[in-house]
Amino acid sequence: MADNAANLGEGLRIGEVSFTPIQSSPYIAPYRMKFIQNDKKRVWDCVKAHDSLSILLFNTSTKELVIVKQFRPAVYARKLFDKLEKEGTMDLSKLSELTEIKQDSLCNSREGITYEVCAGLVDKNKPLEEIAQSEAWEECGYRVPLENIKKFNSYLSSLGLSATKHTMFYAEVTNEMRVGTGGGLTTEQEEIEVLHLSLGAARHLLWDETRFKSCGLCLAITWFLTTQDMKLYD
Ligand SMILES: O=c1ccn([C@@H]2O[C@H](COP(=O)(O)OP(=O)(O)O[C@H]3O[C@H](CO)[C@@H](O)[C@H](O)[C@H]3O)[C@@H](O)[C@H]2O)c(=O)[nH]1
Ligand SMILES: [Mg+2]
Repeated sequence: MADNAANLGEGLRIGEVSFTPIQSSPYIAPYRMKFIQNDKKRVWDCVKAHDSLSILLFNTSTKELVIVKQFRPAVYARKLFDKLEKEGTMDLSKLSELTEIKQDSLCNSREGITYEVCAGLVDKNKPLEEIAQSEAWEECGYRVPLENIKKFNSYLSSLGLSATKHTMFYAEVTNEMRVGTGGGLTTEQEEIEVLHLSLGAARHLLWDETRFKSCGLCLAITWFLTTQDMKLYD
């Protein structure tokens, strides 16, 4: 891979971290479901969240998979919580009291960096293929014709928490279709790095525990290597 574990997060500065309870959010709504299961009363705490989709791009000009790397607050926060719990400076019930965390108690920003398939929320009333097409442009800089975009799987994720539906798309692209830099929407403060992975690097990334990756990325790479790779080289 072009990047290496040692320079992960270089140039990324995370500071002034604080936590507050959520009053209302355009992204999630926590709720409690009460029900009777086989005559027993049960209660389960859940989160209503948007469905999502991802689009795995394969550049046939360079024979590389195109994926994204970005800072994920929840990934960083879980590392920070682990650290504060170990230091005895926090217990989970007091999360909303963590209004300010000293800069020297913070984790290295690399602890929040993830590798993922180009992905987005389904928060617009548009065909999924069109949302996938927009994400490929905004995040990776590829103008992908709609007819290249093929659905290959879907699943429910975070089953114990939200059961949001994730739909997976695949598209073959060429160098000529890369007419932008990607990087995400500045209006949404996205800062996304585009990575072009050789198939060897993709195979290696699957089992590299020094990098945080989504399950969706592992599934998409595995799908590609077991179903598409052979077709392309036959
Ligand atoms: O609390 C939030 C949540 C979202 N955003 C904004 O909303 C954008 C959402 O970006 P989008 O690319 O549409 O979604 P992703 O964050 O990439 O999430 C996708 O990728 C994740 C990892 O695969 C999946 O978990 C998600 O379900 C899937 O939608 C973010 O960049 C932010 O700009 C915020 O500012 N605050
Ligand atoms: Mg995204």
